[in-house]
Amino acid sequence: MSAVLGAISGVASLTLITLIHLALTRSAESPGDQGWLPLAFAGACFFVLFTQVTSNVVLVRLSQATAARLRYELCSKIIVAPLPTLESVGQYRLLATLNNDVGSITAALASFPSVCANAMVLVCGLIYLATLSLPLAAGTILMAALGVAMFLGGLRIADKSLRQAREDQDEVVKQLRAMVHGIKELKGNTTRCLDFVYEVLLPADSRMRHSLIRGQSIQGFSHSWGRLFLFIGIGLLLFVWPRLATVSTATLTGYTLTILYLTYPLDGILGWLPAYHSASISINKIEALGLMIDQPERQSSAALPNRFRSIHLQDITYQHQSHGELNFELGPIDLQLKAGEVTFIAGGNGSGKTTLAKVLTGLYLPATGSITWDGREISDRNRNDFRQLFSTVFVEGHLFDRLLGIELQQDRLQHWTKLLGIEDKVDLETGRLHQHKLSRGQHKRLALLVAALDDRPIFVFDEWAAEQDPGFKQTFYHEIVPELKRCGKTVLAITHDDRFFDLADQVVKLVDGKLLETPSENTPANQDIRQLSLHTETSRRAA
Ligand SMILES: Nc1ncnc2c1ncn2[C@@H]1O[C@H](COP(=O)(O)OP(=O)(O)OP(=O)(O)O)[C@@H](O)[C@H]1O
Repeated sequence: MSAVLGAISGVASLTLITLIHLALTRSAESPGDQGWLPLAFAGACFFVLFTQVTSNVVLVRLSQATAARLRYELCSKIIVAPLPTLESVGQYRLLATLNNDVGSITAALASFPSVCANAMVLVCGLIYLATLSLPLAAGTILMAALGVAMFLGGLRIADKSLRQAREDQDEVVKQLRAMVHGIKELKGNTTRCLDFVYEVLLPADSRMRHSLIRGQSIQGFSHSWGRLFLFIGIGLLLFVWPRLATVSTATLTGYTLTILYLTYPLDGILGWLPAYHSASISINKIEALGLMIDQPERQSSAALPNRFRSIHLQDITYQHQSHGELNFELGPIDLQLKAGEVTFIAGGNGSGKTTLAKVLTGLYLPATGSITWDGREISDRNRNDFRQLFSTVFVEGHLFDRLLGIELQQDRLQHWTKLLGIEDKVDLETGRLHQHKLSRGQHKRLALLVAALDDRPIFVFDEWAAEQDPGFKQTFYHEIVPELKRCGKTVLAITHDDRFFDLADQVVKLVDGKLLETPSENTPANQDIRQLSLHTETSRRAA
């Protein structure tokens, strides 16, 4: 509709020019007698305005709807894609595509009506030329076609550089994100900051700049070269045609002026082609990303599982790959979680605790082995349902600024904000979380509040207490964990706080991805760990 309206507005513009021409002729022949021309002129003006405005409004709606749909489709794919796939694609690529690629498609669409109007003016102008002289019109079309072909050839040559520039842009976005996230580290160390700017950021930016300069220079050159063909046509018309045939000065002038006039719409169309070209690069990029992350997982049924008896991990292994190479292997792991029990996972840095928690919560798919939930094996069919069993607080967890998917219960909200000492960080009426200027410890307390209000059967805490002050550590281990246990919740906590190990029903230790021991409640190994931690706690207090 927008294209048709744009084309109609092109015809209406030509009508305006014809009316102006008529008015000038008539005023020369019979001054003061314009007849119906003023009325027709006003009507044509209104028609041009109407078609242009309508065409633009239709197109703005279309381009914005297209951008919104692209963003929505990408977001949906991202949400249902497996976590390891998203981790390997990288946040910076996702953001570059969501921001820049969708933007360049919208920009190309936005100037489409003027392209249609220009195309219509061009067609009408060529028809008019044909009425003056058919062979000349054919010659003009030939020259214009040659010009456009030159331009398209140039675009093809520029294509490689422009695609490379788009790839380089991913790296620039990655480094800009690194700069924003690492601003504290850069401010505090001038050498590091200079190194980052001159060795990392500027080289990445300069690679993108050079690819862009190369691509856009070729585009600019081919644009000018393509345009030149029209002037070559005019030159032939002025200097060669009069030698070959007798031609009146009036026809020659009319012809030349029309061709000159047509260079503007032709320019408009040629000028739009680079935008179209970069939109097509963006479409490829979106498709490539879509393909990379297009492994949708089955989504959950609406009902949340509110109970479970046990979860059993049997011979579970998981592998972290990096650039096709094995980075880390977890397992084989055998572990059982029982309803209402508290399990602590201990182990050195990089021993695989978080990886195990992600496998256990269904975020990572095990490479081998099986997870059973009350006797049912977890598969693609029920994995998303299984995930709904967990309230999690991971180390790198994100806090949304409001309570999402949680029905606000004032008494529970007040109870937990008081227990966590964050009454001033939550709007008790709306449940909005005040995230400004939160300390790391407060950030984690808010995350725990969200998990507690989520109220799933199993709570997973990844080194939650690590950033809490000693007093609040005690609150966590002696009040929060026992309260959750009293409410029948299962708690799985990754922790280095061995002095609290005696509070757990089960302590498992990971070393290089392997379970050192998987003791049940009363096994000697578990008692040893408890005695060890009791001893540590007694010595600490005595000291
Ligand atoms: N997304 C990933 N891609 C590749 N390797 C990873 C990824 N995540 C973790 N690893 C690697 O897996 C190993 C285990 O990491 P994990 O985070 O599970 O350890 P952790 O025991 O929780 O450590 P910490 O106590 O330091 O938090 C590490 O060597 C880490 O480099």
